[in-house]
Amino acid sequence: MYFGVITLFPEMIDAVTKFGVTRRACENGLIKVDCINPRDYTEDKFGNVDDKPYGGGPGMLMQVQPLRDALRVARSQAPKDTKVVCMSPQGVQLNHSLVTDIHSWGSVILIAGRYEGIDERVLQKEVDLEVSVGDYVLSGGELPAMCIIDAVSRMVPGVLGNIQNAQEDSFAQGLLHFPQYTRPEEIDGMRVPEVLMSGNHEKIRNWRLQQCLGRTYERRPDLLKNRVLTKLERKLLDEYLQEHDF
Ligand SMILES: Nc1nonc1C(=O)N[C@@H]1CC[C@H](O)C1
Repeated sequence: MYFGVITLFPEMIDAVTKFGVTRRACENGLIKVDCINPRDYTEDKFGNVDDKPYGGGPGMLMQVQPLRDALRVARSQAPKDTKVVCMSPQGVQLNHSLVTDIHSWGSVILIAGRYEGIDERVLQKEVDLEVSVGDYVLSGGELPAMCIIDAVSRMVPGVLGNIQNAQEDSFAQGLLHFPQYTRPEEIDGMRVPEVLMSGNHEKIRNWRLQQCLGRTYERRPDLLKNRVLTKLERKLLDEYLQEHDF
């Protein structure tokens, strides 16, 4: 999987290329992350890449020319016809389905804006999709871009120790994840649920599924709205709701 990142702060992207499973993925050649800095391509003699918004208003905007030329370089380094995604609060909400789609592309160029955003003409001419990580405003698109790099990389075979992890990730099943415990069995008067130490794999599987269903019902009922429950799932959820006085 290829990621091209257009960013004024390439050193920020070290957070995914120099740590954890994504670092190992880079070292193993499973993913490649290139950073292209618009400041290296500005024609402004003072090195500026931003200017005031027409029509007035607070802050500055990133100008077309440095972004356009940085994108040209990014496209030349990326596989042919690589799609361009701009991180923006005006974008479609990032979710498991969109992460899966981006993974299926095999490559993506991510624009991480700064200041108040970027000139609309870049969006119109160069960008295939605007993507948002949530309904709030950040200081830059780098953290959102790294969310995409991390989430998409986890889907690349070999990046995670056991492919099952990606498939078991919460949203891969369309449900929230079950609660997890590790040693010791008891601490501060809190015990690990007995079922998890029973060695009965079917009971453990059903308990975990029940917890997924119950948690999703309590915290993200929207995820259950279009889900057709199996007979077992319906039974487990009904039990959970009774036990929790719903
Ligand atoms: N929420 C978000 N999801 O993706 N990106 C954002 C976001 O707030 N971006 C900032 C807006 C102006 C600045 O350029 C960067």
